[in-house]
Amino acid sequence: MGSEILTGGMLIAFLAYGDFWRKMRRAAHEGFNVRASTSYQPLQEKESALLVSHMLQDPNGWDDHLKRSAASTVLSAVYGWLPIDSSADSLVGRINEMMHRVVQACLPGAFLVEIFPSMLYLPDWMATWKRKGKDFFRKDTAMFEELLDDVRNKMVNIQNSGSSTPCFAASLLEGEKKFMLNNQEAAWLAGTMFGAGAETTAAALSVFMLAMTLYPDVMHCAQAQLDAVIGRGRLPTFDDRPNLPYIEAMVKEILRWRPVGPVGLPRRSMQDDWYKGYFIPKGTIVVYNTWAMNRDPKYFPDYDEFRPERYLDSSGQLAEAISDTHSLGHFTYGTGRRYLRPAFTYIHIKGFARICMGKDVANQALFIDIATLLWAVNIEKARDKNGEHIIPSRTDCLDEGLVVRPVPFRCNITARFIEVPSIIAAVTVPLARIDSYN
Ligand code: HEM
Repeated sequence: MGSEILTGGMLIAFLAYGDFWRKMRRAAHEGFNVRASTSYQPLQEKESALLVSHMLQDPNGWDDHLKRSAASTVLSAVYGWLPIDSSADSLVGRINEMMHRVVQACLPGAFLVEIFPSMLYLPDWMATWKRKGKDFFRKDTAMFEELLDDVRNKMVNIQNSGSSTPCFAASLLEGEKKFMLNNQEAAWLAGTMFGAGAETTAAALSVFMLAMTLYPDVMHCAQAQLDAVIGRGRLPTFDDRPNLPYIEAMVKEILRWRPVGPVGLPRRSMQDDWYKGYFIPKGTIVVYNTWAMNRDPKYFPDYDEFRPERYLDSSGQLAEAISDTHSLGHFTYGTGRRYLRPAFTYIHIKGFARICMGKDVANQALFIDIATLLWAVNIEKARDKNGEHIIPSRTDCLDEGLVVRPVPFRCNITARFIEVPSIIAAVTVPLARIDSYN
């Protein structure tokens, strides 16, 4: 239902290995590989300042600000949009709804067709679920195609005016021949990048807020490094990244400590296999346990503590990551094929696992948002009416389908020094209200 009907075989994460997946992956890689991701850094810097500005104006709405900021950054990277002014933007809502619909459809027991695949061939008039699913696919396709057309029209105007807005959708259109994707495929790929990137990044940032509230010493360590490297006269930038290993370690620890996807995407084995005496017949659905792998005591002693230092060497620099983690030091972006090769007897089970295509742009967003927030504000436990600290739960979480995030909690957010508001105001342009997509 999720892969073939609701998304018409167009959602890259659901595609089986094969030529079509490779075509999609190649096009996505071109726009989001580690080098291409650097072109989104200027907009990520601007968005991080805007995030601080919103946090200072309305500290109680911090969770909404995180959602707006993450959605806005991914929309700009994918479609070249100007910042959106609310996480309730109608387009964001519609794409998120689409993702939730698909995730719900994939839950075991949601649709009988998963148990009886031959139901897929029932004629539409006999299967309401199929008709409705196809209708959603038509509407979502129209939405994504309209977004792509919008970029196409802008590109024509840009050719006339001589200015340019780099974005993933524009690179897809420019590379139409090279990528060999038709209009519908390109439209779905761009739309999926937004769907896969916005809520995941916002959820990881809410884990950061929880960690700062529970671990003030970590926050002070990060702020000491920010003060030493940047001082108090300007905001952090990506040029500071090599000199801020503690912030880099925090990004890793946030993703390891509370993975926003505690289990990975279910995958199907491509051939019979054996693993540690267990027989895995071809076609078995296998789900990798990110939560457990990120808490393997062999690699992560005191795994339940939030301790960025575990990623640093004795001189405070980033230590070499444990092997088989794509230099990440955790499995929250997926395992990739490499990790599972040594674990399985035969590599033909490689159809099993993949890795996130947006990990570099997501790591960049987390880095700059965390650096800018901690440079500018303190995040502390709120107090109740008796002046006692309110301690948020370490474990309560909300399962939102695509992501699992901490339950909403109160915290105090205050500027660290008097000049913060004026420095932020100098770099944040007033929000350009864009027309919402209807
Ligand atoms: C903190 C943020 C993020 C997390 C934790 C995350 C996590 C993941 C995970 C676990 C997968 C599944 C890997 C597998 O198949 O086993 C995945 C796939 C994917 N992610 Fe992300 N992601 C994040 C941000 C992003 C962003 C910002 C984008 C794009 C702009 C993105 C695009 C994708 C795509 C396209 C796939 C499908 C890859 C494929 O099937 O080949 N993700 N991500």
